[in-house]
Amino acid sequence: MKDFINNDDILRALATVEEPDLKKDLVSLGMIKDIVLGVGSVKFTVVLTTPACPLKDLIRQRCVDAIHKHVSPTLDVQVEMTANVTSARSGEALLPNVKNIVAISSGKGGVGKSTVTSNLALALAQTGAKVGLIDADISGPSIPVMFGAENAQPEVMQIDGKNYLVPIEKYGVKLLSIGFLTPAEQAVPWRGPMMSSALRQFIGDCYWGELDYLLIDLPPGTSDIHLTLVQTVPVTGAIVVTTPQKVALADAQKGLNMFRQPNINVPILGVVENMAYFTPAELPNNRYYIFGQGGGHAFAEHYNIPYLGEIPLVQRIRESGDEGRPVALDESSQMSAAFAGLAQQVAQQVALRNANAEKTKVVEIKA
Ligand SMILES: Nc1ncnc2c1ncn2[C@@H]1O[C@H](COP(=O)(O)OP(=O)(O)OP(=O)(O)O)[C@@H](O)[C@H]1O
Repeated sequence: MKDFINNDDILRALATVEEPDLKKDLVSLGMIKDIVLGVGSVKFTVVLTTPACPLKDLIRQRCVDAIHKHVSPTLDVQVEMTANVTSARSGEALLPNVKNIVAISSGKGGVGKSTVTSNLALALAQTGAKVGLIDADISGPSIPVMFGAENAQPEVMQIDGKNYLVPIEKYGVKLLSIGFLTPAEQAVPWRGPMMSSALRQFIGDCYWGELDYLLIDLPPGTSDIHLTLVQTVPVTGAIVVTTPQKVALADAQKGLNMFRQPNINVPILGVVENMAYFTPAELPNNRYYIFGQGGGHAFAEHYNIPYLGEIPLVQRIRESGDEGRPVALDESSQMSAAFAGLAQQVAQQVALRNANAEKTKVVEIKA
């Protein structure tokens, strides 16, 4: 052991610790900050790529072990963990302060896409991330009800003489939905171009401020809205929500193929299996695979995409959506844990995608 320890000794030790996902060492990834040496102690900060990092505790322990091994076994090591969500965007005119735009899609209607999106948004926000959610299901918006914000009315704000809509903020998530702008009882017949123009306004004429993740709840299937989204902003990645049964998976495949078309080319962050099994409230350990078992895993494997997690079919999930207080807000339930796990997986895939894949470009489709 050296008599005198300096910052370089600490950095050399930490350079032996690999970020398990990114497969590079913490020092060359620029993740180590603010080293403070004291008498018999060292303090430093590890800046993670997301506050939802599932490997937080593992990384912390490896840092402590590395310093004990390479610097001194008796040094008191204090590791502070913070996060700075990464982005593959820069210098774009639209949504310049939004780090990641994540599209949530489903092949079939009614598979629980909006339920998953709402709970995912809340679970990400609970980790400390700044989260926004656009309800792009213009002809069937369900986000206002799920967030208990049916009567909310976005305000208008002027910046440099231009009017911007200000998203509603509920449970720590910024929200925008056509449901805030048209009365629920008013049936609006939307034509494709009107829906596309509404989505463009939600993106371009709204004041979103700084966000780590902006989730876009797309309509089911493939539509004009999907094309408008990818033609308006570069999408970080897409998530596909499906149920395990064959018909849902067949439709999910179509959605996947749309994002994978060479001229669209949006990275797929993974698949979420909703209603993976039924669990009755009185028998919480029982699982009934009423829509079949293993479909989501097989789908992920076949298309070589990450399996982000499974959400059970539970009455409480439906009730909490109808009550306007999604289940992710419940304290320590099996369901809120499922969504917290999903948020970790999504954040991890976004970080991996930003580290490894090229920037997504705005799609130009020639008529
Ligand atoms: N895991 C679940 N457990 C219980 N109920 C669920 C679950 N997921 C979704 N639901 C319920 O199923 C119904 C449909 O869900 P949701 O509206 O989220 O689906 P969707 O795929 O967004 O629908 P759409 O195709 O209309 O956009 C809702 O009543 C919702 O509460």
